[in-house]
Amino acid sequence: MAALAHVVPLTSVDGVYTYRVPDEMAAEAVPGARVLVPFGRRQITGVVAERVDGGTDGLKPLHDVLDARPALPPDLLALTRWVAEYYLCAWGEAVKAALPSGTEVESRRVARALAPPDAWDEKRGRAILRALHERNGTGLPVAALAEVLNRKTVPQNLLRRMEAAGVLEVEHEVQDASVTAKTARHLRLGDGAEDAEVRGAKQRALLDWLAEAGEVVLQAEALAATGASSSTVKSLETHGLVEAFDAEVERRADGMDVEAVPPAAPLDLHPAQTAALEAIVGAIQTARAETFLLHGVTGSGKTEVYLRALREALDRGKSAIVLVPEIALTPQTVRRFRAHFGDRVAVLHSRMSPGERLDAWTRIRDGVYPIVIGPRSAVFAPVGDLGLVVVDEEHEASYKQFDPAPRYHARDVAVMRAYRAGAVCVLGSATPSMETVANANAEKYTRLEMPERVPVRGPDGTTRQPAPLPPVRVIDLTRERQIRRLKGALSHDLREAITARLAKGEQTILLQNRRGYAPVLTCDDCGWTPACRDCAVSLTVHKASHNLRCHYCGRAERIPRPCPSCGSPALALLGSGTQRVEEEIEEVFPEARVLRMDLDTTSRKGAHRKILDRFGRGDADVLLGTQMVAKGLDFPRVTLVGVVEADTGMLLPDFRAAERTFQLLAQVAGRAGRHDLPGEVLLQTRNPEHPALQFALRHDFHGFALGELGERMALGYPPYGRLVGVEVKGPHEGSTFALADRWGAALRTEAGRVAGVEVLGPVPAFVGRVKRWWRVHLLVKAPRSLPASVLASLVRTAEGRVKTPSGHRVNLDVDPVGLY
Ligand SMILES: Nc1ncnc2c1ncn2[C@@H]1O[C@H](COP(=O)(O)OP(=O)(O)OP(=O)(O)O)[C@@H](O)[C@H]1O
Ligand SMILES: [Zn+2]
Repeated sequence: MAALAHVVPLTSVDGVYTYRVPDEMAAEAVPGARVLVPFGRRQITGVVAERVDGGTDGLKPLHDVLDARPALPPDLLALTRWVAEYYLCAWGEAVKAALPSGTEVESRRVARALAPPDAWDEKRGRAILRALHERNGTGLPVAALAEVLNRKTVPQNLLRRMEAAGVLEVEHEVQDASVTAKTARHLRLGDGAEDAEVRGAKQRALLDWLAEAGEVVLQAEALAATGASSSTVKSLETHGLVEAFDAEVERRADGMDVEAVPPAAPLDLHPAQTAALEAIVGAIQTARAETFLLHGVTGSGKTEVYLRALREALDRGKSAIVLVPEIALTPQTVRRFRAHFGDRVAVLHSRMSPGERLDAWTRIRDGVYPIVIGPRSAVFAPVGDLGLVVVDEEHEASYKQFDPAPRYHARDVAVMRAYRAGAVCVLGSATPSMETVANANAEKYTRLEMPERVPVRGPDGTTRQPAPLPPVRVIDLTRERQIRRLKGALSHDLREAITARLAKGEQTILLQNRRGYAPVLTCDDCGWTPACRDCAVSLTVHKASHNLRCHYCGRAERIPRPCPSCGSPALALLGSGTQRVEEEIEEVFPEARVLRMDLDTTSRKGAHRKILDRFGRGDADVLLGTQMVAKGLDFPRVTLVGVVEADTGMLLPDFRAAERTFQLLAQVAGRAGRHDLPGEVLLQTRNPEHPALQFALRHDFHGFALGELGERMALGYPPYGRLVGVEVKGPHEGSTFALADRWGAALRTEAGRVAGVEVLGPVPAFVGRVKRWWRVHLLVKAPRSLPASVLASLVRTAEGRVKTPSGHRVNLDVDPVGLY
């Protein structure tokens, strides 16, 4: 009998593999520790799942233990296993999601010369030896040798012969990403003369972006934001327009954006807050794993309740996790938590470098920060002795991960994590998801309601009364166009309302949930419209960067003129994106100071914060943007909210379209009149009768939910049904559909054995081609009463019967959210 370890490899290969534990590693190779193991011809990172005793016959030894203290505490290791089983992915994929990116150790084969170049009498071998000599000491990764020889593949045979002859050696070398991630390519504007040399739309986009950034930026970030490639950088570099250089990645001491925030004292709670807090505290005190739905209208003071509950948990020596949608990680939110808990709060966000993330993660694990606030992935933060998990804006779709697997829903993982830890979970929202409402209706979750806004000073200045929810007016755009001959995007009434705010020095938030200048460019004569070469969507006109862009893959192209199809000069722009609305506001209100907030103005680190800071200081009159402006903002001087087009998204073929529309409208409406100044909301729409809009207009969540839940029940959709999405992707239309058909057949065979399970599809995805991948969908639908595990094993069985041809991919998505 010897010591053995069951190891979860950190790959998409499912399963647990057993290795021998050498004596010198016995003390450290405990469950949760990262280890280096031989895996096929590679050496990869894994995590020890379990230690057992047994025979060592044919077992390979662990190569190394990478942690003196286990990377994953036992509770998280167990949680990842649940995630893998529920979300139908490999355990290793779930473990990877729980570890900070960059903790993975890769090994690669590196070659070193042992003899001079002329020791080999054939051309290719000599070239290899020469290249190795240039890099002596460090050696050269074998993969890079292909490039040396200008070939597609590495000549493995030649290498073996050279190794056998003793002129070179090839060794496995371990690379720790957490160490190597420290330097990276940076860019800044060069001082070459502009414009003349700039040809492509991508070059221009990159230059514009760098000009706006006005500082040194990570190349990767700049390329991701503009769709430019490293060859774009190279050609700009030759013209002296851009400088590229390697530099150390800025890494703050504690991985966080520390800013001194003056401490705040707790407020006197109003009665509804007190009642909610007492229920939550009661559960924390008795360490009762209870899940609460904190349903409070916008501005009802939910955050104040979270703060007090967190304090209770901390006072009992417990730690806590607060999940917020990425978009809500605004300086405002973070400051409120910092004001109460100072440097006991760790803030995680997606813009952290791998090094920063690793630092923060290590310190959280070491117990430095008892409170962690962050987006989706923070649900896996390695805090010990968990007492409370808060999920703010629990209805947000961004809690669901799309790619890569695990396609988990952070809210549901949060509920599960809290439950397993005996901790309290609070799901807060003004517009809870139908899933959560159904769970509250079924009394699985305890419902806490705060139906009124926080009291403010009344007109006499002394008595306090709840600030009313703002009155909402609907403007029928179809009528406006007919009767008032409306040309632009802003109706007469909306213009008047903005004028009134400008006169009073009050602020306006405008929502237009579509970025770019115009969504459609079309030829008036032949009807031609530009489409992406790689995706089945049309290209959006971007005026700021003078190009057409694909919002799916980022491809940028020059705006054609004349029409490439018929030569007519009559190219028209249809519809408005944020850029076009901005232009209209600037035309109509030349004196107004406008800030635009969308993906294009916030792609830089810190940009989002800067915009909101300026608006908060009163340096702007109008904040215009996509859904980013709809959520979580609390500015006392905002008295007008205008929705330019309430219809975007309303009519999408998705069973959640109405729910999403209602949520967006109710949330954005909730930004107006939150304090002493009364607010007003104007919704412009072409579908004034749509129920989502009608209920939002009356601030009637319960009315909306009642109708919506009725429909879901009738159709067997969530929350009354279970769904598993199967996305089949491939390089050719025919082969992709053929694979989807085989999946359909396998799923139907399995579904035939279980009552109530239905298989829908295959059908082309809503966007049938993205980045050259054809996409076909199937949907497995089952009644809620069927246990999730039964549905999971049904899909797994079908999966085992269909072979995925090379170059194709199949993604399983449990509880899918939205169209993709
Ligand atoms: N008890 C209280 N006394 C005075 N002011 C309060 C109290 N509770 C909250 N506030 C203030 O009222 C405003 C709204 O509260 P908060 O932002 O917590 O609401 P919310 O429910 O989280 O809002 P939303 O869901 O719209 O984002 C904030 O400015 C907050 O500081
Ligand atoms: Zn595209």
